[in-house]
Amino acid sequence: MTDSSDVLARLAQVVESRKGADPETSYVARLLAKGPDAFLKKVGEEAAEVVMAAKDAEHGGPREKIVAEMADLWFHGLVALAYFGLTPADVLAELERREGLGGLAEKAARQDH
Ligand SMILES: N=c1c2ncn([C@@H]3O[C@H](COP(=O)(O)OP(=O)(O)OP(=O)(O)O)[C@@H](O)[C@H]3O)c2ncn1[C@@H]1O[C@H](COP(=O)(O)O)[C@@H](O)[C@H]1O
Repeated sequence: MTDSSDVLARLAQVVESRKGADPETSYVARLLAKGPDAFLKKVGEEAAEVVMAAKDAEHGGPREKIVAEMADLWFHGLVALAYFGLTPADVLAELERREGLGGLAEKAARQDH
C-alpha cells in the first residue's frame, strides 16, 4: 500500500521518466514530444471542464465529476511543470510561503493593484 500524500511526487517522477520515451506507448511522452501547445491546450480544456463540472454540481450534478476533472487538470499541470524543469515541490513551496498571508492583505501590499 502506497501513501497517497506522496502521489504528486511519484507521478512527477513518472512524468520525468517519460521525457524521451516512446510516444507510441506513453501518453505523457506523446504530449511532451508534441510540445507546449499540446499540453497547454489540455490544461486549458481541463480547467474549463472543472468549471463545467462545478456548475453542474451547483444544480445537483455529481460532485465526483469535479474530482475527476480536477485530477485531469492537476495531471496535465504536472506535465507542463516537468517540461519547464519544475516539480510539484516548487508549487507546494510557493503555497507554503503564502501560508498565513491573507489574500486581501497580499493584494493590498502589491504595487500593481
Ligand atoms: N494520471 C494520468 C492521467 N490522467 C489522465 N490521463 C490521460 O489524459 C487524457 C485526457 O484526455 P481527455 O479526457 O480529454 O480524453 P481524450 O479525448 O482521450 O484526450 P485527447 O485525445 O484530446 O488527448 C486521456 O488519454 C487520459 O488517459 C492520464 N494519463 C496518464 N496518467 C498518469 O501518467 C502515468 C504515465 O502515463 P503514460 O505516459 O501514458 O505511461 C500513468 O501511469 C498515470 O499515473
